[in-house]
Amino acid sequence: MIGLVLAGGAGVRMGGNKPFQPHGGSTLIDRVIERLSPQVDGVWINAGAAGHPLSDALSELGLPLVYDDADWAALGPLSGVLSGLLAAQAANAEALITAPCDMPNLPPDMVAQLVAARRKTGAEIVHFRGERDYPLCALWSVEVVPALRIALQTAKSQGGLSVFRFLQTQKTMTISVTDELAFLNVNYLDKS
Ligand SMILES: Nc1nc2c(ncn2[C@@H]2O[C@H](COP(=O)(O)OP(=O)(O)OP(=O)(O)O)[C@@H](O)[C@H]2O)c(=O)[nH]1
Repeated sequence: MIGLVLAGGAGVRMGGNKPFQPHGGSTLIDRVIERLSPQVDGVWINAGAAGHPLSDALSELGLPLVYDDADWAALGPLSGVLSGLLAAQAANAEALITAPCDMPNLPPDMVAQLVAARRKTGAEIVHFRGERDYPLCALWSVEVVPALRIALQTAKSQGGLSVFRFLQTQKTMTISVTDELAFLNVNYLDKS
């Protein structure tokens, strides 16, 4: 199974440099990669569309980069999910794990839980839910590619596609979160 770290957003609330914000003696994205790596066969990074301001810095991580096609770029996190799914499909994978670049404390058994839930229920999308929803800590079957393509195409005129809106149209299942802190995300600069 491949894990895709979603790092293709603008990161406006963090001044555009979200993945490389210092965190726990490291950076946010390094922490996410550290958490995800032992759980998957390989980690890929979604760097948004070619020419994203951070693409050079992201390429220095030494992991395969997945770029968004101009046709579905900058429509929100699902732009990156579609790019990852197409790359996974090209690699003959049946599914893809995603994690956002701003969740440095992901659970060590996140992927195991997602895979077990998919095996048990056959859901095309599995994600976590606790006090909040964590739709990007998820497993996506490549079967959702056609629907996601159409949804992104349709959302172009609206400037973006809401993850929640898309999930409402799909066969999803949620896993209950017991440790909410593991899904803490960092969106603002630490000014302390
Ligand atoms: N490829 C791609 N990824 C995105 C896009 N928007 C957000 N993401 C990624 O999706 C995840 C959640 O993003 P958000 O926190 O909603 O947005 P952000 O760009 O990181 O931050 P803000 O600009 O401050 O909202 C992050 O890992 C982002 O890198 C997009 O338009 N394209």
